[in-house]
Amino acid sequence: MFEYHNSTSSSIMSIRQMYQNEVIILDRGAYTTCAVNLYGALITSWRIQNKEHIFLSRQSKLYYMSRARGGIGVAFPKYGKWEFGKMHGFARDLKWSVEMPPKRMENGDICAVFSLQNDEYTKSLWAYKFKLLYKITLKEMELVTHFTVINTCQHFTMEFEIVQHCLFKVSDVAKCKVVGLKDCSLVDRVEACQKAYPKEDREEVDVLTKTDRLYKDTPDVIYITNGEGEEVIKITKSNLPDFNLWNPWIEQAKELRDLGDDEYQYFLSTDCGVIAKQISLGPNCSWSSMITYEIIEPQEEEAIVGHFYDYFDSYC
Ligand SMILES: O=P(O)(O)OC[C@H]1O[C@H](O)[C@H](O)[C@@H](O)[C@@H]1O
Repeated sequence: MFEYHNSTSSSIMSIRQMYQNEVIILDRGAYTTCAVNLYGALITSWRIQNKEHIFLSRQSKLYYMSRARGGIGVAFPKYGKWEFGKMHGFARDLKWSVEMPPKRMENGDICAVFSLQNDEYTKSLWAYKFKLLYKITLKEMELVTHFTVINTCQHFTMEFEIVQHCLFKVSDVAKCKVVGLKDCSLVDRVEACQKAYPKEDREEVDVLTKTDRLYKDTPDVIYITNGEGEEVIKITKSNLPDFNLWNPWIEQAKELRDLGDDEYQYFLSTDCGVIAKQISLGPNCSWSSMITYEIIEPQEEEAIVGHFYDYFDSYC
């Protein structure tokens, strides 16, 4: 699992050294950073000026084959229950390679590329030959991710699903609203056992109970408002039509061993991907997608004006 080496001072590599070897840090300066754990290429942290935007449960274990509760992760080649393997596929269980270590671009952004290829283990679950490239770019207020899937089989078409699931850190999930899903058809996995509804009729979708909803053919821009006076998260995606919204709420949180009982309040899980209809990729062909997460801070001027009216009202 890990490479141990002998040294004069210590016969084994310390946990700290091991951890450092598995985590790649993109550091843009000004305390704007992104940490990627090579196990699952899981983004465990995204900080802008030292403010964390990604939820990671305090119960998470970040080692080989141990799935973390939180972060921004990859589900491939299957999302959800899988007859051939574990839920959400194998990509989040395996150690990814560093294709390009973090590099500063001319505009100051930091970019790194990770990859995953078929091996004996993946072939035991899924027969195809593939290469998955995952490019992560850290900007001043944005995190941009690109997937490229290459079918390296000479003769066979492969079918797959791919999803980026992201657990945003929020101060209170009950105050969050998701905007942009109105009129999208959906499957509600909580109510009435996967009941399909014709369409979402709300402009603003809230999360006030256990939520597990798959929205199909969603627009490329979706907003999450993170409570009054707090930042807005803007998600811009391309080639990823489906959007899943999940929060386990009180009862399911108690059942999840890798989540503290009270932690459900502090995240909102948004998954962007191709779920409803599988991607069919011919031999030697490639497919790609992109997601940009942008944090929009509340406008300073609005805050000042808001305070002014509070002050004004109290005197009228
Ligand atoms: O527990 P996990 O395998 O990480 O899955 C966590 C959740 O992922 C998605 O959001 C699914 O829609 C949920 O049904 C599932 O419970």
